[in-house]
Amino acid sequence: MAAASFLLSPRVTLPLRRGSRLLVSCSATSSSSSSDAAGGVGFQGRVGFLGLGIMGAPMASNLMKAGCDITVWNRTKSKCDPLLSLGAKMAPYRFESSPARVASSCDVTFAMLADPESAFEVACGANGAAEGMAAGKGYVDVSTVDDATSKLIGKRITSTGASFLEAPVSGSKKPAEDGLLIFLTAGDESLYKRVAPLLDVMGKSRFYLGDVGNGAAMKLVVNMVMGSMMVSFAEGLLLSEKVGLDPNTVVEVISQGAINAPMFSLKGPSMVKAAYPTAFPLKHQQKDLRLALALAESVSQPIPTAAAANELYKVAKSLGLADQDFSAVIEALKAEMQSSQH
Ligand SMILES: NC(=O)C1=CN([C@@H]2O[C@H](COP(=O)(O)OP(=O)(O)OC[C@H]3O[C@@H](n4cnc5c(N)ncnc54)[C@H](OP(=O)(O)O)[C@@H]3O)[C@@H](O)[C@H]2O)C=CC1
Ligand SMILES: O=CCCC(=O)O
Repeated sequence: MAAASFLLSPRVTLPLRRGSRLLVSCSATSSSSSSDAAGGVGFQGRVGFLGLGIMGAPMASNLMKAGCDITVWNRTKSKCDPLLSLGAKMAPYRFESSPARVASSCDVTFAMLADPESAFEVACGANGAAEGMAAGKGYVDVSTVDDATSKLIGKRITSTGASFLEAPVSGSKKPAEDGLLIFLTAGDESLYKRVAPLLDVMGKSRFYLGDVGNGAAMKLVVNMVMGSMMVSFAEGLLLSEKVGLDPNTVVEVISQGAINAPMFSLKGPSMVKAAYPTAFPLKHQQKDLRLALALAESVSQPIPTAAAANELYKVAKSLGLADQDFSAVIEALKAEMQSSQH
């Protein structure tokens, strides 16, 4: 893993305000931005979108609203309906749709799938996107997967002559709806530049991190920190209650100090009420911790806090909380508290 290269040469755009971006740091790559390109959002061609879950649906919808020509596919067909009513297409009209058919009818295809298994299946399986790829086309995988899976997908896609970019995102349901995601890209740099106008519709900033695998690794590091932070926060809320403090006041105190994080202010009040409306499913947070642990193992790096947090998310899954928001991990702590009292 070429850690030094991505530490030294991030290519980052930060928002001045929506639709206006400042290039703060350039690598040796071109500094052209979306506004240089002609037409609409600055991308000409047909865009495919595979995977219309919590994240994929608003991302594709923002591309539609920006005037892009979008063709969608989702395993559960009914999830295409809201996009179709906005004017998206299913490809091709006479046949059963598939990732391969979307890819063959589009210039660039995005994929936002649940996990490494589904990302691989949709890209490389039977009727997968790779079957519809060819020279001149691009595949952008925005799912959160491990670096090995991303490299396998990249290898299969590029074997067709097409280009590959991994581009997992930081930011959850609301940033996806608001077009404020952070893209962690790596892979083919020309494809990165080509799709930059599309990334700018869906996001507020983008990092180009070099070789395939670096984007996946960056995403796993960030989500490893986030998963542990959430467990620590949950412990604090429960401990405060146990010693007679108001956990709402804990949320307020934290929000004013150095450990303030939007996540705490956003999720804290509902956690106190034991409500976990799903933005980031708990099963995906546990998947990311599992993948981060494997990443750490591959370089013999101890991550004991993340390992302990992972155990708690596993308990939460076994309690039936997999599809709740990941903040529901607090329920696993409550369950452990109860069982230790008996
Ligand atoms: N939610 C969040 O806050 C964030 C999520 N992520 C990451 O983005 C990715 C998507 O997350 P999110 O949208 O929340 O997840 P969802 O669970 O809402 O959506 C998952 C998508 O993957 C599809 N899928 C799952 N298994 C298969 C399969 N075997 N074959 C084909 N398609 C499959 C689902 O199809 P179907 O509808 O048929 O089930 C659905 O379109 C994950 O990797 C997640 O870790 C990244 C940043 C934030
Ligand atoms: O992968 C999910 C990330 C959620 C977030 O960044 O808020």
